[in-house]
Amino acid sequence: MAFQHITVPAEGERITVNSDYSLSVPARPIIPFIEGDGIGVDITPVMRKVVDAAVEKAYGGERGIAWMEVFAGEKANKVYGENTWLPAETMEAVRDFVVSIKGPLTTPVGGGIRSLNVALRQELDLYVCLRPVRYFDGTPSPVKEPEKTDMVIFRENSEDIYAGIEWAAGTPEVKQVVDFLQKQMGVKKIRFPESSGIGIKPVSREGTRRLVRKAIQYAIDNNRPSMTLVHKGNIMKFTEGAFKEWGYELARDEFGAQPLDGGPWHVLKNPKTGAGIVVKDVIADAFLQQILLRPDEYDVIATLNLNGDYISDALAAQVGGIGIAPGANLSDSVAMFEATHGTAPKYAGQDKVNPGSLILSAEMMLRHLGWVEAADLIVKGMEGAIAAKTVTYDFERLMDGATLLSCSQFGDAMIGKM
Ligand SMILES: NC(=O)C1=CN([C@@H]2O[C@H](COP(=O)(O)OP(=O)(O)OC[C@H]3O[C@@H](n4cnc5c(N)ncnc54)[C@H](OP(=O)(O)O)[C@@H]3O)[C@@H](O)[C@H]2O)C=CC1
Ligand SMILES: O=C(O)CCC(=O)C(=O)O
Ligand SMILES: [Mg+2]
Repeated sequence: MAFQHITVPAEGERITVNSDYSLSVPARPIIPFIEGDGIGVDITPVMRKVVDAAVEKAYGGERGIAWMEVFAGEKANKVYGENTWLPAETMEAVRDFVVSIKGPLTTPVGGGIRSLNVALRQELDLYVCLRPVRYFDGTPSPVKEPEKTDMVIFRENSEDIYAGIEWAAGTPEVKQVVDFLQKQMGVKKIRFPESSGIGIKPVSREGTRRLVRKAIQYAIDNNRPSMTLVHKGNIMKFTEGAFKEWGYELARDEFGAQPLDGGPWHVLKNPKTGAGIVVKDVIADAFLQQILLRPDEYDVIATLNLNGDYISDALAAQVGGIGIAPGANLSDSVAMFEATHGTAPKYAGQDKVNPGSLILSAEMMLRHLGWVEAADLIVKGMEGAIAAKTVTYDFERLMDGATLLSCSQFGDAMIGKM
């Protein structure tokens, strides 16, 4: 494969996908990485160093990652020339090499380019945004019992208001849309039709079913007691409300769920353990107060794209903040790992921020490859560094008697605790 600016490491090999979607992982898999904008320059090298150390310690040179830099965002503009934000060969590489990891990418508010993060997810059809939220002992938290927060978010990653179907106020296009809605669809409720922007929220049965299927399967595989559909279906009946109905329908159709006490909640039997898994739903605003008051009642969460975005940061805050909030974007075959947080531009290039989110995203990636020993070492390193109170600014400012470390020093502290 001839790339213009991507150098394929000679010593590495490609990961391949088998017909049952399992992976064949060579001893030196080539992993594409996007450095990321803003703090990407700080956290990405630290992530690579910690991962390399964990792999070396676990497998003593028998395995190793062949990192391959691919470009997106501001760095792509530097490498490929102005106004190249997501080069075609970057898309090709992350698709063909199957498993990749990325730093955060900037999206301007209002005008300017649309989100490159969303574009990557949509174009690769990475329809699951998987964001586990767990507590590490000793992490400063604003809640009294942070250890009770242990949830895994399945955020729909390909539809909803995130599809980017919108028209700006005052344009001929929005006038056409408003005219269509008023004249052909009989819509009378646009309060200020002359000065409205309009956005469209597609939510499908197919998209809902494939997400909820993954969430229930995760609950089965990980012996979790419940799966909750979080929605705003009382207001947005045919999108969020339909998501709830289609979610229950999928649980019945494919997992044999039965209504519990006449419904709407259901229960299904975990085929691996025989235990019951409750399938329930909650309206999103109520959910946001209950996760603070009774977090232990929630476990696996399936929700639409925008709700999932808000819930990710809110839940991350309960267990210490988005400095240690990892994630993965998944299709049935391709996987791209990334932190929950963004580019935190005010800290860019200062070697200051917490690299924990990206490192824990890499921990998920190692587990995805089946390299559990190396993944376990990363968790051990994180637990050890936090327990020793050797932490970055975000934790240090909330911890008594902590030692303030830079981003790179925190990576070294983790390696020291493996
Ligand atoms: N997937 C992606 O690539 C994402 C990209 N973005 C993009 O990032 C840009 C900035 O977004 P913004 O809304 O400011 O959100 P950010 O997540 O970038 O930052 C918000 C705040 O979170 C804290 N924070 C973020 N990362 C870390 C870290 N690694 N360690 C410690 N604290 C951290 C900081 O808090 P404090 O000020 O308290 O220190 C920071 O000011 C936007 O262009 C946005 O579109 C946003 C989210 C995801
Ligand atoms: O794409 C962006 O800039 C923001 C995305 C985001 O906030 C998220 O995925 O959590
Ligand atoms: Mg977000």
